Amino acid sequence: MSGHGAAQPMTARRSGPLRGRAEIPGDKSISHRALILGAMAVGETRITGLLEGQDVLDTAKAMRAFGAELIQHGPGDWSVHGVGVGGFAEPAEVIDCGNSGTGVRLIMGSMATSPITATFTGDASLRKRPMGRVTDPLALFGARAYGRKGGRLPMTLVGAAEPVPVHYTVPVPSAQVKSAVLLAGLNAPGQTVVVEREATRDHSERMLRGFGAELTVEAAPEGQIITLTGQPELRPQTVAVPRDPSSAAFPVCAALIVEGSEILVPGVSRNPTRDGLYVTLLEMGADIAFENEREEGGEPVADLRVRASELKGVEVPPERAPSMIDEYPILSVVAAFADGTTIMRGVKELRVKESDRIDAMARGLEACGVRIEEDEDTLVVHGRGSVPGGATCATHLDHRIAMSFLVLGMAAEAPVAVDDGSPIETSFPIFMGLMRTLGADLSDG
Ligand SMILES: O=C(O)C1=C[C@@H](OP(=O)(O)O)[C@@H](O)[C@H](O)C1
Ligand SMILES: C=C(OP(=O)(O)O)C(=O)O
Repeated sequence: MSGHGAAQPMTARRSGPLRGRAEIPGDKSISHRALILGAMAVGETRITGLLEGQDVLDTAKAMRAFGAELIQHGPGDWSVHGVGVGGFAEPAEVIDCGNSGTGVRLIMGSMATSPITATFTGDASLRKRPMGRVTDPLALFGARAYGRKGGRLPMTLVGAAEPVPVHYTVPVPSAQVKSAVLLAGLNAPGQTVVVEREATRDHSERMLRGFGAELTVEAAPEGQIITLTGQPELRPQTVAVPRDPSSAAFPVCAALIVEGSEILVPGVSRNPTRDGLYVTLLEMGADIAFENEREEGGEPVADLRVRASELKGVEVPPERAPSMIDEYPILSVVAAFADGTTIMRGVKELRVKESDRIDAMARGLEACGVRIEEDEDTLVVHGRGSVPGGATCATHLDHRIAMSFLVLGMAAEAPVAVDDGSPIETSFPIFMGLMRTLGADLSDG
């Protein structure tokens, strides 16, 4: 769990050129899914490259509470002995998902169609986030949720004893909602159909097929139609988790704005449902070469060679948001160092992440001397090629806000501090060490 210990202030100072190789840990989204599907398969799933960030460790603990056996053989190397679809045991303890929206929402989906009851909670950030977006569709399967006002954690979910399959159109672009419905559909007889108006990350679909579920995706005028046949016997798999493009974004963006930098970031996913940041950076004039394109762990990947670049402001279209939803905080930092205005539209989902990310970035950027404008669904950053810095930014238990402002400090004129860097542990535990080996001037305190 994060957010329960003492706050850890951290400071970034203007850094020399960043140089070297940045080996990024495993993808967080894929790591959660590998543990959950491993727990729902019959037999041993072997996972390599698992992200051992706190979010994923909390999901591992939850899978044990539901009866799966998990063994860690070495760093990132895990076995999950699953109990089969419908085989979850009733947990004897409250499931604490820490800081992780993905963890809690996917786990709720995975248990909602079993005749068991579980109570979920999380840290102060997760307890503010809306759960109705998953418990509404889970109710259609026959599950019942009892939570705090506004559908907040702590919340008890009573799984459906006689689940029925569901036809559901996801009302907000959300891979978590889509995935929760698909995972619930696993233990409902017949076909569960999810309609997605805007495509979101497709790791669940890829992995469900990999584990042997029957799943089809069809393009239709109303969006994509995903059809899952319920009650399969999932076959255990060997999952090689690819590196996380959302974590890679931090060294990549740091190298773009710290003068004289050149780094190599191997094996970054080029999955089109995750690569919106990279498309945007190229439009801004970023010098990024995609070398050695290949497939790893079922995902298209490339080695990224990134050199410091003169960047210009751009308009990021709303339809790109799902493919870069977690990357807007770091993009807004890069935009502050670009020449001209960057307009990010269609970003209101950022308001319900670990923090209200539009507000957190807007306040911190202003404190660092950057002019911004915002409304409910838009963030505008007026870039002037350089940033004064010299502020302490509040991170609100949000790892991406913490890392974004530390990257800003590496290129700003005066040092930039964050009030609490401890949430970085949730998704990118080696961030500080890795950035230092590249040449970043980062200190604790
Ligand atoms: O499915 C996932 O693994 C995720 C989906 C996204 O959330 P939403 O589904 O809320 O957009 C993203 O922000 C999160 O970091 C991971
Ligand atoms: C939004 C994020 O994660 P989650 O929703 O899983 O807490 C994120 O990692 O940026």
